Parts: sequence; structure tokens; C-alpha cells
Amino acid sequence: ERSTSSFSYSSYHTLEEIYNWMDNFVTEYSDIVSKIQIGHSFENRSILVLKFSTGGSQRRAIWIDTGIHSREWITHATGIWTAKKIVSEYGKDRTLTNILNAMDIFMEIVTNPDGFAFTHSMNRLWRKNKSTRPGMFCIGVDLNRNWKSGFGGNGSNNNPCSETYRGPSPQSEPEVAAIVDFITTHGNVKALISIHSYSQMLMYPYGHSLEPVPNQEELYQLAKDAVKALYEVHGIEYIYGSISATLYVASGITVDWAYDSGIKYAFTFELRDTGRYGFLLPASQIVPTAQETWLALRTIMEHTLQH
Ligand SMILES: O=C(O)[C@H](Cc1ccccc1)CC(O)(O)C[N+](=O)[O-]
Ligand SMILES: [Zn+2]
Repeated sequence: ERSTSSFSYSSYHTLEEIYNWMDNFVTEYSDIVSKIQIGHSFENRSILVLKFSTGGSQRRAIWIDTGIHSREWITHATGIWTAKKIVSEYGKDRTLTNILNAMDIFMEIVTNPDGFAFTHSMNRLWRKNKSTRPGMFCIGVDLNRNWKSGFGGNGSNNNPCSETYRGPSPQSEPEVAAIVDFITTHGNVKALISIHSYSQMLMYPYGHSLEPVPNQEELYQLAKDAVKALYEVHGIEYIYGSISATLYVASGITVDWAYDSGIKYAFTFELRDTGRYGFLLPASQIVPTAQETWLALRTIMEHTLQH
């Protein structure tokens, strides 16, 4: 169908349905949204990013990615809902309007397209990408262990059969290299938010070490404010803090690379729930999850705008 009006924002969708939605979405909102292909996946699927912009050139920007782990379906669904929320609220919500009048937002909804297709076709709980190399008798690299910062450290594994296999070298995976190239070339990304599920947490670097980042106090306060805004929507409680102190040590992760690349507002979400459904979160929780997450995202984006 030509428009997004018949698309259900309260259902889970296949890769094809999401890519079709994207085409209709950028057509329908062409004055504010465009689609950029930043690369191809290992199995040669397009890697697509939505750009929200009201003008200017090379404006300060915010990066949001969902679906880096393919089984975390609530994150893609939240990304889609959030994309629609941004275009719906521009010109209405004063905070969002101020953000978009000064900054661009880049959103990569299907950050691991090969893995995502595989969760629909063969294995709902697949996490990694689908890369293989000679002599590797297991498939896939954990795209949240393949980044340069802290690569090879504790909380990542060099066994290809491990769920946290780091890959042969930093940025060996096309899905990671595409983002590194895009953000590095852009050169003006001020905040990066990488969205996972589940556990109900809002965290910031570092994951690879317990050493506090220089602006730890600022990030702690911002996480606290964001979690409070989230809680006020449906009463869902998040915990927050640095990744290594709040969850566990993990090395080669997205937000550590972002932070060490100069992006001082780097956050990672673990969305609903706390384990009752886990990755199999019912579709009935998509909209409530996206609604509460929006308030946290807006809080982080507003802070970035003002600092
Ligand atoms: O181990 C992971 O990559 C995330 C936790 C995380 C998320 C961001 C940075 C460092 C760690 C947990 C999850 O979202 O992948 C859920 N899981 O363990 O499958
Ligand atoms: Zn994850």
C-alpha cells in the first residue's frame, strides 16, 4: 500500500514489511525524512538509516540504533513507533521541535538485517549476524562485541560458537564498519543511543572497564532524569548507571567506541521486560514500551541540544 496509514505500529513485522514501511514513510514525510543506504550486510542486504532533518547542513546530530541483536524485536518495533512519533510531534511538541530545528536525528532501525531475517525464518532467538569465514564451523559475530574500543577484552569471546563471539578483528563485520564509516565521516554526531532488550536498564560507558568516564556525574544525572520521565508514563521502573557497574563487563561494545570517538552522550537501553517474557515480549506491550521510552529519549536529546 502507498501510505503508512494501514501499517500497524502495535505489531511485529518482517524485514520486508519494515523496508516497505520505510519507503512509504519517507515518501509520505519527504519534507522531513529521507532514507540513506550506509552499506550492505554480510548476506548483501541493504543497511538503511532514516535521516530526520529540517534544513541546514552538517548540523549537530543524534544517532539512534535498534535491532543490533536480531532477537530483540521490541527494539525494532520501538524504533518504528519513535520514527512516526518524531514526524507527528514536529511543530506540536515544543521540546522536539526545538531539537529538530537545531539538530538532525539519524535512526538505524534494522541494524542486523541478516540476523533479523533469520529470526523470522529459522531461529527466533538468533542474536548475532550471519557472517562465516574459512575454518569457522559456527555462524555469526556478536555485533555488540566487534567495535574497536576495548576489543578483545573480558566479556567477549574468541570462540565463533559463542553468543558473544567478537569476530576476527575490530569492525570486521560490514554491519559495524558501515556505522563507523558513517558516523566518522559525518563528524558532528553529539549523542549515540543504542537500544537493546531486555532488563529495563539505562546505561552509559564504560562496559569494558570499571573506570568511570570523565563526565560520569553528568551522565548519571541525565540517566536519572530520563528514567524518571520514563517511569511517569506507565510506572515502569528502570535501573541506571555505567554498564560495567550495573550489568557486567562487556568489551568491544557500541557505546564504548562512540564515547572514545568523542561522543560524550552515549547511552544504551535495555527495554522491557525483566524476564517474564524476555525477548518474546507480547505485541500488546509494543506501544506502551515505545511511549515510555520516547520520554527518556527526548530527555537525552534535549540535554544534548542544550550542552
Ligand atoms: O550483552 C549485551 O550485549 C547486552 C547488554 C549490553 C548492552 C550494551 C552494552 C554492553 C552490554 C545484553 C543483551 O541486550 O544482548 C541481552 N542479551 O544478553 O541477550
Ligand atoms: Zn542486545
